[in-house]
Amino acid sequence: MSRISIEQMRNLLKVYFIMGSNNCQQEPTHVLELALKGGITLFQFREKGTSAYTGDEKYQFAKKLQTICKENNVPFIVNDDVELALLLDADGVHIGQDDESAEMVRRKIGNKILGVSTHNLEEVEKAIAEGADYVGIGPIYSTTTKEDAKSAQGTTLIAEVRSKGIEIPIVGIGGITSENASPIIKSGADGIAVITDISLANDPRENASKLINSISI
Ligand SMILES: Cc1ncc(COP(=O)(O)OP(=O)(O)O)c(N)n1
Ligand SMILES: Cc1nc(C(=O)O)sc1CCOP(=O)(O)O
Ligand SMILES: [Mg+2]
Repeated sequence: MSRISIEQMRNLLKVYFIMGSNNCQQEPTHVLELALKGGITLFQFREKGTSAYTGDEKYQFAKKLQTICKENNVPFIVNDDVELALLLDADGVHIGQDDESAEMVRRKIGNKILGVSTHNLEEVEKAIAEGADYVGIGPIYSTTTKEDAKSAQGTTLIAEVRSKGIEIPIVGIGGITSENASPIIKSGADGIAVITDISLANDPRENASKLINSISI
């Protein structure tokens, strides 16, 4: 298996759903199934926070969600936990600036997808040099979902990266809904990453589908 191409990566990032057990009120497997029916293009398993599963329970939970993604041909990315990603033979890993270095993770995961969270141009350039397949830029809008999130930065960094001619696939994240998604794509991102707009929706399928429509500009 070779590294994912830039074009394939751009397509996967369109509507990137991120979820762990703490993000749902309904049964997480049901939420994921509905989100997939609504058309999400990529899924990230992000199991953290109070009462998050650990150890074998985390593995079994991840495995269930991975199986559902496989049945729907949507790649399964693991947040932070490189060892879990390797154990599951997941499709990729997402790491942030406080996690293991991108360079080290790239060495460990070979050609699997590698996503890196970035907050300024230097971090974007470093992530590219160390082998990122895409970067996450956020929070675009304010969010309460991530406890240690920085303040909202809007779309300025996305536009700055594109104005330098940098072609790395970009996904915007933080406080995104179908009502506020379109400026993110207009500024040069390839997609949007969301947690609560799908995970806590009355109808996750409908919200996923609205998100898809909102970026078809
Ligand atoms: C697509 C995407 N972008 C950003 C993040 C945040 O990663 P990080 O800063 O490492 O924070 P945690 O998610 O680990 O709390 C992400 N997970 N996905
Ligand atoms: C996981 C995460 N990372 C962020 C970043 O800025 O890097 S913001 C965020 C939370 C996104 O959740 P919601 O869609 O519910 O706002
Ligand atoms: Mg992280």
